[in-house]
Amino acid sequence: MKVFSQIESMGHEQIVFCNDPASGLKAIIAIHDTTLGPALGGTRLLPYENEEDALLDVLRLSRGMTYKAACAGLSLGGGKAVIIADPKQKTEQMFRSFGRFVQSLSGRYITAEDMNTNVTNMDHIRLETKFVTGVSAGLGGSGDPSFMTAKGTFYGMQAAVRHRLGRSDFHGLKVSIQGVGAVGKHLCQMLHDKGAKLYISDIDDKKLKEMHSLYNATIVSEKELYSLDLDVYAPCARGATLNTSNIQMFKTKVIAGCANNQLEDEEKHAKMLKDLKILYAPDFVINAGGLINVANEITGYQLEKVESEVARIASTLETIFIEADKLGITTQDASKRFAEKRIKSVSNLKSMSQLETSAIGKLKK
Ligand SMILES: NC(=O)C1=CN([C@@H]2O[C@H](COP(=O)(O)OP(=O)(O)OC[C@H]3O[C@@H](n4cnc5c(N)ncnc54)[C@H](O)[C@@H]3O)[C@@H](O)[C@H]2O)C=CC1
Ligand SMILES: O=C(O)CCC(=O)C(=O)O
Repeated sequence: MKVFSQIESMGHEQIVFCNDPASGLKAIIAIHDTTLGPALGGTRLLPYENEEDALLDVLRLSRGMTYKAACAGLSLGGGKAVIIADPKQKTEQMFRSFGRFVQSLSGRYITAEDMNTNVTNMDHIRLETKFVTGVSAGLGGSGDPSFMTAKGTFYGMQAAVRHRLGRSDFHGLKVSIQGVGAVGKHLCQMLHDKGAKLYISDIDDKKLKEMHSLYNATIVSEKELYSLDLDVYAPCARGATLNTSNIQMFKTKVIAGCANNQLEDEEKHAKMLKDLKILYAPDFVINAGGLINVANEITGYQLEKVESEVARIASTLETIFIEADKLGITTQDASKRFAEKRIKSVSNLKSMSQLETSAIGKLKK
């Protein structure tokens, strides 16, 4: 059976197909690895062209979450969910139905926001299950994690610029951003405040105009975005945008953005970037700010603690860049090794009772 061979080759523990004709819900929850703790990852809602695309997306995203939590030092595993729907047609009923499926997993999977899902949607899920984060402050949550994702991405970009360009400031640096949505817009502000010159692309003209008027960002086409002679490129939209057809076009020295699964083919495209001497900040390391934010919601949210954990993304990346240089491997490989080392060291403890020490124990109280 194709699904089993696919999940076996990627190392997943469990896939749940959710179908509820009454609400129109069609969703897939993927739990990749729970060695470090319950699987936490957001729910993405997209009108996928077909079920295979949705499955592949959730499999890749959930595996990324395992690495993300491990690199960020969190006691969490990797999971993610996708809802197959038109964003214009999402309803309370659909999210409440999804919440019931999440509840049926008894805390093995905890959800949050991702593309096209927001705090209101999480609040609807919360009506059916405790295993949801990124809910509104009124319900005891920390709200939208996008700002912290942008902050972590900014710190990570700073580390990459220091490592590759030998600079510790952004003044006059030319940075292009693909996608000025929930995360991208905050990143624009942070970079503009530090004196960077922005070049932006999006499929939403309204968002582009807003960034242009707020931060004097230059609007460019997708093709220009890849080929302009700039310092940094930040992919902040959908995945797989670094691929064979565009990598050769890049003149930037650094690629550092928040999008999940940026490399279409992890090994091949990481190697192409390395050969071109483009420093790539692996997505699951640099974009962990949102995960750190929602993970702290489970254990008792303290802004200061979140800020310091998010700031640590820069030093983690520095360690990874140095290790990659030392071993002559790609930064993608170096960060996977970093994550796998931690997962392996904890896997021997798996037989001990984790319930009281892990996040799931706290949520059950
Ligand atoms: N929101 C968060 O806290 C986190 C987000 N991410 C990832 O970051 C990426 C962006 O997330 P959000 O900002 O939350 O999503 P969003 O949906 O708010 O923003 C994405 C933006 O990209 C634009 N876009 C879509 N296709 C495009 C294309 N082909 N070219 C240019 N622009 C395009 C959209 O119009 C939108 O403005 C996603 O890959 C997401 O999985 C990762 C970690 C946390
Ligand atoms: O930021 C979030 O909403 C939770 C974490 C997540 O799903 C992600 O990092 O992709």
